[in-house]
Amino acid sequence: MAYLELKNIHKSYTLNKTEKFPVLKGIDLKFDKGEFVSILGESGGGKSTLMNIIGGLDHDYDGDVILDGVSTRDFTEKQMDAYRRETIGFIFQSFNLISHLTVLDNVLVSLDMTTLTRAEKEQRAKDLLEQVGLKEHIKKHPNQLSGGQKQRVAIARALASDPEIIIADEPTGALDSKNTDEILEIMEGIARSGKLVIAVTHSEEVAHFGTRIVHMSDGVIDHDQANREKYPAPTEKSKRLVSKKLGVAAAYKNAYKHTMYYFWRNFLIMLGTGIGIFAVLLFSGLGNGISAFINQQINSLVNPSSVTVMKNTSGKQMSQAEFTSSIRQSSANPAAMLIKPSELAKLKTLKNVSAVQPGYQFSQYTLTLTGNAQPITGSSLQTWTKAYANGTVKSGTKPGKNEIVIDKSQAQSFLGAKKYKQIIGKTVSLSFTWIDSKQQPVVVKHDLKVVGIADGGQAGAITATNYSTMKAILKEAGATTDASFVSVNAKSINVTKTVAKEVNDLKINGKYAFGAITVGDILNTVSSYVKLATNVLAAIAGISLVVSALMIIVSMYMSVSERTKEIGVLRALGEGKRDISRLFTGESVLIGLFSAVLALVLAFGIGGLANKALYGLAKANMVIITPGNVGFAFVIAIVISFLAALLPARRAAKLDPIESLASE
Ligand SMILES: Nc1ncnc2c1ncn2[C@@H]1O[C@H](COP(=O)(O)OP(=O)(O)OP(=O)(O)O)[C@@H](O)[C@H]1O
Repeated sequence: MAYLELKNIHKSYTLNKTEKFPVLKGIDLKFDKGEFVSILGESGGGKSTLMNIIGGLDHDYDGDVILDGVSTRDFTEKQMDAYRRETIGFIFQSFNLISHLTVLDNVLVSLDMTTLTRAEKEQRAKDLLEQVGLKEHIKKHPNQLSGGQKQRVAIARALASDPEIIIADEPTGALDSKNTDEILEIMEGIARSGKLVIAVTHSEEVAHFGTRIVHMSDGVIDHDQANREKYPAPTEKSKRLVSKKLGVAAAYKNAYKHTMYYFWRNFLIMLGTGIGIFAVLLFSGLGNGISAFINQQINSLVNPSSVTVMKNTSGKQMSQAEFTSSIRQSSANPAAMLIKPSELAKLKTLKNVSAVQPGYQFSQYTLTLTGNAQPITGSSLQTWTKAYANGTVKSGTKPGKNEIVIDKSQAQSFLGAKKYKQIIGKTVSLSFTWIDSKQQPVVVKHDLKVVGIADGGQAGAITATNYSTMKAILKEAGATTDASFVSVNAKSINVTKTVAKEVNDLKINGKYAFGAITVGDILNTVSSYVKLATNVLAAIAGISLVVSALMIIVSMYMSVSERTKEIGVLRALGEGKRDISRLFTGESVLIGLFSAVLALVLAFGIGGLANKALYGLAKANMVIITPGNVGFAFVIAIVISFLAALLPARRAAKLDPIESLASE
């Protein structure tokens, strides 16, 4: 039984979709191990077509190729990959080395598809390169070699996976006579070692070097003659290498090598993508920074364990948002917001409450400094409660009987930016309009001594008297003395939320009587606005990521075109479609990862500089990049780069190996 048998092979190319152009018209050939067969024939006679069929690159033919008694006719695509990987070694006229890989790595590409260990692969590659006389050149790239040297690398690569058949398509076509002789001798050595060598040639001289000459004409074999005895096939089965599919790690490693070889070209894409991710990171970091700053500001003004209680004017259970909006609308009807002493008493019965302090709040008032013609108006006059954090009063003391604390901004309006502290000890006249028990308007007016200056900053001016003073003033003016809000203190910060819930759930005469506002609620509202604003900015910055994705798509498509030949070579060596696809997705994901690193370096660098520059203004870091942001940068980079590579990678995987090899 012959080792390799071609049975009645017919092959036609289809032109213009309908017209058939027959090239092989019934080829029957038998080959044995130890033969060095030269195939001769006129140009265009179908020699390369036949070699592609034997080599497993072309499966679209009639007839059968039988290997060691096994028909390959019904092999699946994966079986054909394995056939090329295990059985066939290719040598091409134009060498087809992979230019971005070193000589050693070119040979290792084939060995990556074997079960050898890393060290064994390297050793085998070095041994093969030594056999073909290239020991000194293993670190060079193909463009640093002569033609003869290139063909030796190609031979070492073809032998690497220890295939039984070596197919050479005009292996000496591009070489001078000296190199031709040397390469032919190497090939003869391969046949002598018991392998089957089939070489296409135009040269009679080359043809006579082999053990047998087959001549093709007009799609059939018209001559088949032995030159000399074939070499004996090895009697005992030599230990063969075990081949396997290219692993994911090996595919990504190859992608890494290509990325690094063309690093500076890829760097531009990395920079573009990196800047996009950086912009998103910066805005997110800014959002974090501003939220943290506002948190800190509000917490320094408001006691976190205090709950502000106001009247629930609807009597129904309300969500926090509904309640907040009902308060906003309450200025139209202040009487509805008043809390009677009997209602106040109910709040005192709640379980986790340590203190209940009624308070007043007026939305319009005027302050006049004695001897100063210009009065000022304010929008929030309150009574002092435990809700104010310690340290709210920046200069002076908290308000006592007939005393008032005013805001720094107001003091500055009266006395100017420099001398504003001199307001302490001076008397101001406070006046506003309130209602009496019959809901008729009443003008309330009283002189008070300024004892402290508070600083509400961005959160709004703080102006406050104490509760009993305000109650007395109201009484004196004939206005109602019912509280307009109540400050309830939780027994500890941990139960603040529970207290708020108890307040919200409290029913008087079957109606929900109160609504609670905690610092947490205020912070949530403010933070949600800040988050919204920064997320919108981050999303706008995110648009640039779409541009980055397009950039990656374009560059990957270009890369596929540039590497078409390499794709053909890899397929000939036995790589499958998926391995080819990974070459491109792997490279793109690497670009993405580098971009994320670049973005983080930029974000921490520029964010750090911005923090330094702005620290003087706010005494807080304005850009805070969290571990979550860092994770986000990597995830988004990987997702974008992977998705962007899908189409180009698909196209690369679908390329026809024969056409790819034929590409220039
Ligand atoms: N993909 C293709 N589509 C259509 N025709 C093709 C295709 N590939 C090859 N042919 C034609 O098939 C014929 C045989 O081509 P092939 O390359 O096998 O010849 P060859 O004997 O190797 O030629 P040469 O010695 O010049 O390399 C040629 O006429 C060629 O034009």
